[in-house]
Amino acid sequence: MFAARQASKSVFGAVQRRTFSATASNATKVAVLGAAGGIGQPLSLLLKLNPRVTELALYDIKGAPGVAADISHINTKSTVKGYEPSGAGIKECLTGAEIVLIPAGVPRKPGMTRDDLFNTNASIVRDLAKAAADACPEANILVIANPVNSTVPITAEVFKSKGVYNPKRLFGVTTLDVVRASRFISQLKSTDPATENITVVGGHSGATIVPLLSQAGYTLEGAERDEYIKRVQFGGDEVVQAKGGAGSATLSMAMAGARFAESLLKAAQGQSGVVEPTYVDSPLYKDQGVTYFASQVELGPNGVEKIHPVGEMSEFEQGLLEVCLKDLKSNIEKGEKWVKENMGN
Ligand SMILES: NC(=O)C1=CN([C@@H]2O[C@H](COP(=O)(O)OP(=O)(O)OC[C@H]3O[C@@H](n4cnc5c(N)ncnc54)[C@H](O)[C@@H]3O)[C@@H](O)[C@H]2O)C=CC1
Ligand SMILES: O=C([O-])CC(=O)C(=O)O
Repeated sequence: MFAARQASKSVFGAVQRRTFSATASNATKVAVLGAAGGIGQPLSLLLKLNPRVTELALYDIKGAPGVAADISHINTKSTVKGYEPSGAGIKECLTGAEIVLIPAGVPRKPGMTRDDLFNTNASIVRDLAKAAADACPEANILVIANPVNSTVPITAEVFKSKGVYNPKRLFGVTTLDVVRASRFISQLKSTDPATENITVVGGHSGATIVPLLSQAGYTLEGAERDEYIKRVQFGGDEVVQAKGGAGSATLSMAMAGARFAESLLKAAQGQSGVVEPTYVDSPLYKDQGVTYFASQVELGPNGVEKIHPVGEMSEFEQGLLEVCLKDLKSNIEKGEKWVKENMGN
């Protein structure tokens, strides 16, 4: 009863607009890599509260068994196990996983761009992608580690090198941009944030984040418009500065990651019409050399079901998109070039 009620209500409120009749009876293993970190811990907590998850596998280079022991006392049915590099390690953590979330990697400090994380996080994501390609090649891979614009192409190249790449199963998590865009417009318009769902397209850094307010029927002008766009594009910086060197968004990101995982699970368990914005291998701007792009994506049992076109845009939004595509292309090429030269063994 508890599970059925939770499943139809959704932890994330109005985001889930359709009713859902399936129960959480399917066995579903979800793995979190980087589970002891700022995002990893609250994300694991939210997944433990999700009745669709039956097995939670938590991996980190340090601290995951402690996080797992703590979370495992929560009185929901799923089992929880923590893994470290020694012992059973990452292979056992990943084997049988249907969803793998990757928040492993260093966060920004004030003054840094997401691209400044590239040198450290590229190799972390590459190595975790290799482990996933070996242990659970058919899992849905959800990349959170920044710079997402580049770490997703890196993951794709690793899967391709092992002959197991399925573009329908690889997602850059850009949900936080939509969460922010929706919250910030609700503050300006005094609306209920739970009823806002602003489409955000492009990628996940600065000018590559393109909110399409016009599609929600909103028109902002002048300074108000510029401030709104800047706040959505640089919402991450707002948190980085407020945390003063102690990291970047963790709690709101955990919510966004859990929302995306929940949407994938709902779609996998048979619900139709589940649409989330996400950064995927996309045909939309391939003719301009932009091979990955975030737009509204319908999810299904096989992962990506349908990539929706970007749709109508104002002239101003069209201008934002042009800047986005230029940056995105170079972020993608950087990731692909690096991983081809640094594939390792
Ligand atoms: N996609 C998005 O919207 C967002 C992405 N991020 C990104 O998420 C990443 C993580 O952020 P936080 O959790 O705040 O950082 P954190 O430093 O608090 O946690 C990262 C965790 O990853 C672990 N780790 C490092 N290397 C590992 C490896 N090889 N295998 C397994 N675990 C490993 C660390 O031990 C640590 O526990 C950062 O790159 C950050 O920029 C942050 C917010 C939003
Ligand atoms: O800003 C950062 O570095 C973390 C992030 O991606 C976000 O909060 O959107």
